[in-house]
Amino acid sequence: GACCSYRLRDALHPLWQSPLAIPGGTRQSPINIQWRDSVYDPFLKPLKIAYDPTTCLHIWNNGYSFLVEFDDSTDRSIIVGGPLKNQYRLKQFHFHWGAINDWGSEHTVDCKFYPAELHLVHWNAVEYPSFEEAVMEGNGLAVIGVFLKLGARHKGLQTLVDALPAVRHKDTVIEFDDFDPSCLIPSCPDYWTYAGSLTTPPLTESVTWIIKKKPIEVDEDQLEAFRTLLFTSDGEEERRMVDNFRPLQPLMNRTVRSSFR
Ligand SMILES: Cc1ccnc(S(N)(=O)=O)n1
Ligand SMILES: [Zn+2]
Repeated sequence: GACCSYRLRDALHPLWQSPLAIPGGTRQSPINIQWRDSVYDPFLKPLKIAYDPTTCLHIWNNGYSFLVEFDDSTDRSIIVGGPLKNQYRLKQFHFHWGAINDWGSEHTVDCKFYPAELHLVHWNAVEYPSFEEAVMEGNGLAVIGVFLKLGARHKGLQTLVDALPAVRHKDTVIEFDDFDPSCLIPSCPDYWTYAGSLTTPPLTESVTWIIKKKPIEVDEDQLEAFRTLLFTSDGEEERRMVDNFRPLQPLMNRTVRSSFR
């Protein structure tokens, strides 16, 4: 494969006790995005993002990552356009990161890892009655991926970082409101898009991935704050929450499209 072994690593990977191969897994994520193999699609529209900060509910540590969840009972925080035929509702966002800055992202670009990757998870509330049902459908979910690179301090991210000590252990939660996650999305409109899957269980092949070409910059202290979280619950032997990314999966019969030349 382009830059690493595939399923064997996945099956043996401590974090994803997934079956050796996902039954009929033909569109698994993450993947390496080989820039020169991506195909410019002039029919791709700009992605429209309209989030209402008052839909923000809480932050919690679910034992895989920390996630910020939103009230998705109405269409107040949505995305539309891009490769999408419908509008999709924001459900939550979370991150994946490494123990050190040399790796941590789930997707790679020309086999380059970033130190972390943000996922904003949305579901197709036009066609499906709930997130749980949308998770099972090929066009059920749309996830925006944003790469994080080491650089200047990110003011919007700092609000999140300041709340992390309160969710250090698995299954801890704190109220978190009035946060607009669009401050975490680069203003550059360029993205890649491909048909893929969730990268943590249930690994269902229901995701239209929209990967932003431009990373956001965060500083060392902010990345280190992610690494102070724990996979373990209070009272258990501490295991630092790091390297919570899935190994790369084979592209198989897929084309990655770009919204830019
Ligand atoms: C909501 C959810 C579940 C599992 N995996 C993901 S991910 N990492 O593909 O965004 N999201
Ligand atoms: Zn994710």
